[in-house]
Amino acid sequence: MEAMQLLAAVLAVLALFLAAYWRPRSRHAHTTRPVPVIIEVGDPDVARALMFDHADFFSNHPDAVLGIDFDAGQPKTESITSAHYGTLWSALRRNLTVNILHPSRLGHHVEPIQRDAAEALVADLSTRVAGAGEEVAIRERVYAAVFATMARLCFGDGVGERDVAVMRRTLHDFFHSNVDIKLLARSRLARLVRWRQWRYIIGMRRRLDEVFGPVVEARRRQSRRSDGGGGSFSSYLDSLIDLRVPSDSDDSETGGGLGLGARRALRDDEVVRLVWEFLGSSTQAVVSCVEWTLARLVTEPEVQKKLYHELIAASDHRKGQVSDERLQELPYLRAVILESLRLHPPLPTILREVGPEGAAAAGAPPPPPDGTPVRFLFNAGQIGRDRKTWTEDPDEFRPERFLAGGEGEDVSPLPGPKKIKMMPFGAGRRHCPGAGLSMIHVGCFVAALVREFEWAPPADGGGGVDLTGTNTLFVRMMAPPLKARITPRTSR
Ligand code: HEM
Repeated sequence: MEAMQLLAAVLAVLALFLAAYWRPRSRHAHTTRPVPVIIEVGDPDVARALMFDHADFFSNHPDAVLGIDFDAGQPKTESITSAHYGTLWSALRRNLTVNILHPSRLGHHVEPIQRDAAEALVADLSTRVAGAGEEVAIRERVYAAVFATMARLCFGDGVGERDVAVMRRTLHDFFHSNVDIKLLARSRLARLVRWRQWRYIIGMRRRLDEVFGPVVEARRRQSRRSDGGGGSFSSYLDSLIDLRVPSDSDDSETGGGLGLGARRALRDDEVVRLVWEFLGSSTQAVVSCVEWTLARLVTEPEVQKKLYHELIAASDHRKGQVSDERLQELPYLRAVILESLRLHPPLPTILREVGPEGAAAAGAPPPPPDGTPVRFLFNAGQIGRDRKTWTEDPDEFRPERFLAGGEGEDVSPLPGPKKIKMMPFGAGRRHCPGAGLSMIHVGCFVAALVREFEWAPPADGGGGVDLTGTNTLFVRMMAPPLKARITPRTSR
């Protein structure tokens, strides 16, 4: 009898496993592809040649950006990141860069929003530090401040604080979910063994639709306000609703062509995807960069002092604002951010998927003829520390290298076609369109935090900070989040 019960229990467990396995498998059968061949590139000269000289082949991210088909069983949606180089990608990217990220728009609209967020962050920290040397964890607070800024750009004033908080938490849970996505992408067996993780990640698409869908629907229904909350400011969501993209988006062969054929509006599910791509890509990496930068300032008090003096000397009636032109007037702040990005690129690996022709152009052996994808993995972390390029202690945090006369004097956040010395924002046609905004964002928050507080190592860190990193879904973060002791600066 006991044997029968045991057998029944085993069969029940097996049935549960199979149910979990077969359901996703039948909906996602098309997700199983040959395991890609990965070719790593850590040499900046090779990276330059591939990204620029062979740009026609090196212009696509992998088909499934996460390594799995996130849309499985639902209508296919593209984001800027996932779309193939072609007319749809071009229309989506142009909309973002022209309507939201163009320097003229950033100057007028983003500065006041950023200043409000930075002031709120400083006020929040000030209320928490009663005296000198209080220990604070900074990541979540910076995340809330950056998210608030990007949510305003995304929705105008049309979404309340509570909804913004739900969006922030949902995206946070997604990006920091403890899911081994690479393992799940590898095989069905992995998805069977980790079936809970698999269901979580597939369920996430539904959750994102639930959180962002109603906002998009509501805005579509609403007769759009001409004023999104800041003069002539039009939000990213408004721009997506107005956008018309090529009807036939299967245009990967036509490169960045003109796409002069029939046009259509984006569906709601497409807008939802683009909205959460915007909020995700524009916040996680910025938070990572602010945190790494502060960590380095904690461990390098001389650098912090020098930065503080530059900020104080430049303080005037615009003291809360860091614009593009202002960053040029604050060369040390710019150098500190570049040095942080060189050593700790938030996206340390950048992928390109190429066909057999691309592999041949790169001098790689031909892939097997069964459709095995070939991926080039550009190691931005290694490129930023390349010893041929960075001859002066490449592993040391030394912002001076970016000042006049230094070996990084001519380096800008985005490399041009002649030379790559670092590529924290990628390179070539798919480089990050948010590089300019990111420099301003990081500059604004770091400047406010250093101007208002002195930063010192935590009491239990033995005078140091653990600089180990860890990979989240997309971004590399400090593994133990930064904790530091802060003291309000009273001597100004
Ligand atoms: C410190 C902050 C940031 C870092 C380090 C960063 C880094 C990157 C990198 C490495 C890529 C891939 C580039 C390539 O494949 O060559 C990328 C792509 C992208 N980033 Fe950023 N990013 C940051 C902030 C932002 C911001 C503020 C936005 C604003 C919306 C943004 C939007 C995007 C988009 C849409 C893409 C896809 C571009 C395409 O495929 O054409 N990022 N980013």
